Amino acid sequence: MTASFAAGPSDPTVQPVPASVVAQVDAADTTLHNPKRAVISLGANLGNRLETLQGAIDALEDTPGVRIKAVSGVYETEPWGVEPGSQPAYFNAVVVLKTTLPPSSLLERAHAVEEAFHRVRDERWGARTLDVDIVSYADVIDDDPHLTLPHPRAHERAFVLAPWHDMEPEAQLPGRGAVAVLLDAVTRDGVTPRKDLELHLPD
Ligand SMILES: Nc1ncnc2c1ncn2[C@@H]1O[C@H](COP(=O)(O)OP(=O)(O)OP(=O)(O)O)[C@@H](O)[C@H]1O
Ligand SMILES: Nc1nc2c(c(=O)[nH]1)N=C(CO)CN2
Repeated sequence: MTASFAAGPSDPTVQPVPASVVAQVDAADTTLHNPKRAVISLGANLGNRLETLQGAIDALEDTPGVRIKAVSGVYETEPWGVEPGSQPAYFNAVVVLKTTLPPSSLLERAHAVEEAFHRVRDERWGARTLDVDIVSYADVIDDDPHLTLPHPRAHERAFVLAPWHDMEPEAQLPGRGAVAVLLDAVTRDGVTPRKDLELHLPD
């Protein structure tokens, strides 16, 4: 017995796929075959800061659709945006990854990783076990407050620019220019490389 599963082009039971759905599927397919590059900033100033940063890198790598490509050195940094001496020093690092996730899903994953490390959200710029920010995603520029790209304060933060520059001296922050020039402007004050410490790419 031969069964036919293929609907002919004029089969009246087959509904046409709306153009908007075709566009969405095409866009997802393009991303899947063309992973995007994103730069992520990691910070911690409570608990075991180094272990937490490494744990965050490993958790990001464990995300389907995410591959970590490069990890910066570790920097000990003065808390930015708060009264001097009011918080412990941070450890900061930057990672470059390739991802097939759209920006909104990458942000969701960043928040899940923060929560896994017991990040508490109370006051703005409060001390935290872990902060995971999306510094940039491909060349996207978007002022949506839920996910602003590039990160709205990355260009004025030496704790982001110094690790990124030392890992990728030619790096560019979309819409803002060369990271080297931005770093010259903010200076490396309060940002100390911890050459005795190391983060590594996940195994
Ligand atoms: N590029 C981005 N990366 C991460 N979060 C972002 C970004 N753009 C906007 N947000 C939004 O900012 C909100 C607050 O983020 P978060 O609690 O990490 O702020 P913060 O670390 O205290 O301060 P800052 O935003 O200055 O780094 C997030 O819930 C998120 O929706
Ligand atoms: N040094 C330093 N200061 C900060 C940091 C950080 O990661 N490092 N994160 C903040 C909120 O994102 C606020 N201030």
